[in-house]
Amino acid sequence: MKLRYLTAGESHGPALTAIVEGMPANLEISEDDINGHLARRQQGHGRGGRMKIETDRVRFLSGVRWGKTLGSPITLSIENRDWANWDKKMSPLASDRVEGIAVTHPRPGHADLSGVIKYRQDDARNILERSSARETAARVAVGALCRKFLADLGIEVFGYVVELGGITAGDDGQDFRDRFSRAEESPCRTFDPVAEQAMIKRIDEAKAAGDTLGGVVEVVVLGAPVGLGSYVHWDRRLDGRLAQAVMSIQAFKGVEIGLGFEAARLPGSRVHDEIGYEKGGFLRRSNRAGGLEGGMTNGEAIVIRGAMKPIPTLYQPLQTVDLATKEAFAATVERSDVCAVPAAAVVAEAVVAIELAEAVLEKFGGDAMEEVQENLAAYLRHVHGF
Ligand SMILES: Cc1cc2nc3c(=O)[nH]c(=O)nc-3n(C[C@H](O)[C@H](O)[C@H](O)COP(=O)(O)O)c2cc1C
Ligand SMILES: C=C(O[C@@H]1CC(C(=O)O)=C[C@@H](OP(=O)(O)O)[C@H]1O)C(=O)O
Repeated sequence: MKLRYLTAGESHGPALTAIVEGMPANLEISEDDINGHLARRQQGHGRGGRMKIETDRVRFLSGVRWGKTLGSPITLSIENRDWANWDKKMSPLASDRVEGIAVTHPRPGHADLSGVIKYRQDDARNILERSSARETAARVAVGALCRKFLADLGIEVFGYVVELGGITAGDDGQDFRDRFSRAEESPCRTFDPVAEQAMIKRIDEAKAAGDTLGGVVEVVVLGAPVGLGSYVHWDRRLDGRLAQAVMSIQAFKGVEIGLGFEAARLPGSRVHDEIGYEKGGFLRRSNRAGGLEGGMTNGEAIVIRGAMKPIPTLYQPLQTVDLATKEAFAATVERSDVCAVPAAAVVAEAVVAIELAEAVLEKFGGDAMEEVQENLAAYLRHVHGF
């Protein structure tokens, strides 16, 4: 069974759409299961004016009946409320064309310049509408569906902010669930209240200076069984697939699993996780590998981090060049976030959940949830007796 999905939609078009194919029948799901995560993605200190306009809500257009999936493609739709202000400017009709609104001063750090050259456009709006991270609302909707699928199999996924604008959350020694429940209450989606205050201040300072900030998010998966993914071929390695998923989030420039780059600086004796056997099961004395060895889950918590660069649109714009005249100009200022790292933690959860759901279906796939659950239970009996 292959789980696959597509998203479509421009930032100021009428709606975002996602089609998910390969989700088994009989998964209990409601629009509210998804709306909660859409709301989480809209939050966070440092978000711009757009989030005051939108109240993201999903509609199922196919694949769900009376609270359960049918096994057929699931279509998820999220309306763009802002479209009401853009209907002519984003109209598909040639006769609606509005003159004098082209975006011609490409923003350093965004897709604008490479996009206009590649797609032969003279208006960077034709690039920025789709390159916008508005698209992440659709991925969070798909991710919420996958999270529900995983939760029904005893697998949990959550994320939080570990660094923002150079301020690091202190290692509190708390367990992951504890961190998560604190982060859920935090405007910076971090578990460390001291760091949170400093982060808020730094975002406010950046805003006042017309500048922007990035940061680092961490996603944790609990309950994943040993043996998802495989070492037998490069594109089946789950570490690589998770890294690609996280790196594909707009503005993400680095991914680490477990110790990540730190592992390169330490001797093997301080990197690898010793193996033990207790109460009829294998276990690890530490989890520096972040739950992945040989491209497979090893039964420990999966821990993956992603680094987000600062938002490209600056209210004190950087220098650029006009697309037509080639004269020097300040870059276009689109209404923009100052910092979206807390929102990006929710997006990172979603893309990890999607990848995990895919790996689970590859190993335990069935046409109905009951079949997947039976396959997983049989495998877990094998694991526990090994
Ligand atoms: C949740 C989220 C919100 C974002 N908001 C903005 C924004 O308001 N303004 C902006 O210029 N970039 C924003 N970005 C980043 C750009 O979409 C991204 O930098 C751009 O698409 C170029 O891709 P790249 O940075 O991966 O090269 C946001 C990214 C995320 C994940
Ligand atoms: C709309 C969202 O984020 C947007 C991401 C984004 C970008 O360039 O990535 C630019 C801004 O869009 P707008 O031009 O409408 O203000 C953000 O608000 C969202 O997260 O839902």
